[in-house]
Amino acid sequence: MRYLTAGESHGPQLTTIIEGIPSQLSISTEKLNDSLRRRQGGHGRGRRMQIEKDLIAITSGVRHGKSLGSPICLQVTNDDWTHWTHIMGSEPLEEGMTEEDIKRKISRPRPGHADLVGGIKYQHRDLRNVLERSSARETTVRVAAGSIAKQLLEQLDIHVVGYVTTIGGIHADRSIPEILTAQEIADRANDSAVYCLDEEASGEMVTAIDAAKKAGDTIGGVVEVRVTGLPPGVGSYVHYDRKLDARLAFAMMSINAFKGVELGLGFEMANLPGSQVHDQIRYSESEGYTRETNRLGGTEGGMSTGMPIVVRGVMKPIPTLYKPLESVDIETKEVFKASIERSDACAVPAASVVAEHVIAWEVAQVLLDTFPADHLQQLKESVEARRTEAKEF
Ligand SMILES: Cc1cc2nc3c(=O)[nH]c(=O)nc-3n(C[C@H](O)[C@H](O)[C@H](O)COP(=O)(O)O)c2cc1C
Ligand SMILES: C=C(O[C@@H]1CC(C(=O)O)=C[C@@H](OP(=O)(O)O)[C@H]1O)C(=O)O
Repeated sequence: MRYLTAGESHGPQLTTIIEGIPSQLSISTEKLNDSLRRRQGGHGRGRRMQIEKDLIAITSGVRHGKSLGSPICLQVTNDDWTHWTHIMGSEPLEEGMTEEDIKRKISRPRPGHADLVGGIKYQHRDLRNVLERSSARETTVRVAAGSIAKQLLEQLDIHVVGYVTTIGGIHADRSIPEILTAQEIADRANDSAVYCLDEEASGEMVTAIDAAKKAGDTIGGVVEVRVTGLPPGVGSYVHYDRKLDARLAFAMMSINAFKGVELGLGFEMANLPGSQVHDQIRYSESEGYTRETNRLGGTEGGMSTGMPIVVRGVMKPIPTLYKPLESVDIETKEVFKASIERSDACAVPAASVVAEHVIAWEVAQVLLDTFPADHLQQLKESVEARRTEAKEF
C-alpha cells in the first residue's frame, strides 16, 4: 500500500493517488470530509482557514461506495486559488511580466521554514517555488489518505485517535485517556477548542495561544496518538525497515514542523530503572496475554504487543512570525526583518489530526505488509486468525 501527493498550496488543487487498498471496503465521503474539517480547525489558525472549505472529490477506485482494488484518486480544491491564478498559473510568465509580478518574487527566506535551503537545492531564485510545496497545505490530502486507512482499520476493530497534550509549556493531565474508549476520546477532544482531553488545560492553552499571537510570536506543543485493537505481531523484529516503532517514528517525523517522537514513557525512560519501565506479562483465558502496565507504549522488538500503541510527537513553533527574526535577502544579501501577511500562530491542534491520520496510514500499511489483503474479507479473516493464535499460544 502506498500513496503519492501532488499540489501546491495556492495552486488549483491537491491530489493523492492511493494504491493497495483491499477491494470491498465501504468508503464514506462523510467520514473523509469530517477528517478534513477537523484538520482545518483548532484555536490558533490564521485567515487562510476562513477561505478554504476542504471537501473531498473521489475521482477513481471507488464505485457505488466500495473500493474496487484499483488506485483511489482523491482531490481537494484550493478555494484560495481564484486569488492566485496569475501568480500560480502553469503558463510561462516572461512575456507579459509586469513590475508588479517581479516585485512579487520572494527573495527573503524565513528562518525555520524550507525557503532558503529549498532555493539553494533546486536553484529557485523566487522562493515562492519552494514555499508552495513545503507548506503544510499538503497535509490536507495526507489526512484524506489517512481517513481511508482509518475506515479500513475500523472494519478490523482497530481505532486510531489523536489529541493534544501540551501547548506552549501547558501540559494536560495524561492519565485521562486510560479510562476512555477511542470514540469517547475522539468526542472529548472534538469538544475542546484545542483538541485536548483536559478541560482545564484546554482553557489555559487557548489563553497561551492568544498571548503568543498578541506578542507577534508562535508556540508549539506535543500531540499523542493512540491505536487500540491492533493484534500482536504486527511489524517485525527481523528486518530494520519493518519495525513498527521505526515506522511510527518516520510517520510522525514526516509531518511539517515535527522534531521529536517518543513511545510510551519515551524520553523519561532515561531516568528510570528497568523494573519501572518494562511491563509485566499476564495471561487470562478470556484476554490471552496482556501487560500489567503499558509503559513501553504497545511495542516490543519492533512488533505490536496487543496493548494500545501510544506515540507522541513534538511540533516546533510555527516559523513565520509577526515579530520577525533576522534573515538575509538572497538578491541584495542585506539583513532584513520580514513582514508577513498571514500565518497560523499555533497549529498544534490541527497537527494532532494530521498525526492521527498519518499514524493510521502507517499502521494500515504495516498491517497489510503482514497479512494478505486482496479483499476486505481475506484481511478480516487473517487478522482474526492472528488474534485467536495469540490467545491460544
Ligand atoms: C497543520 C500545520 C499548519 C502549519 N501552518 C504554518 C503556517 O501558517 N506558517 C508557517 O510558517 N508554518 C506553518 N507550518 C509549519 C511549516 O509547514 C514547517 O515548519 C515547514 O514546512 C518547514 O518544515 P520543518 O519545520 O519540518 O523543517 C504548519 C505545519 C502544520 C503541520
Ligand atoms: C493552508 C494551510 O496551512 C498553511 C500552512 C503554511 C505553511 O507554511 O506550512 C502556511 C499558511 O499558508 P498561507 O500562507 O496560504 O496562509 C497556512 O495557512 C492548511 O493547513 O490547509
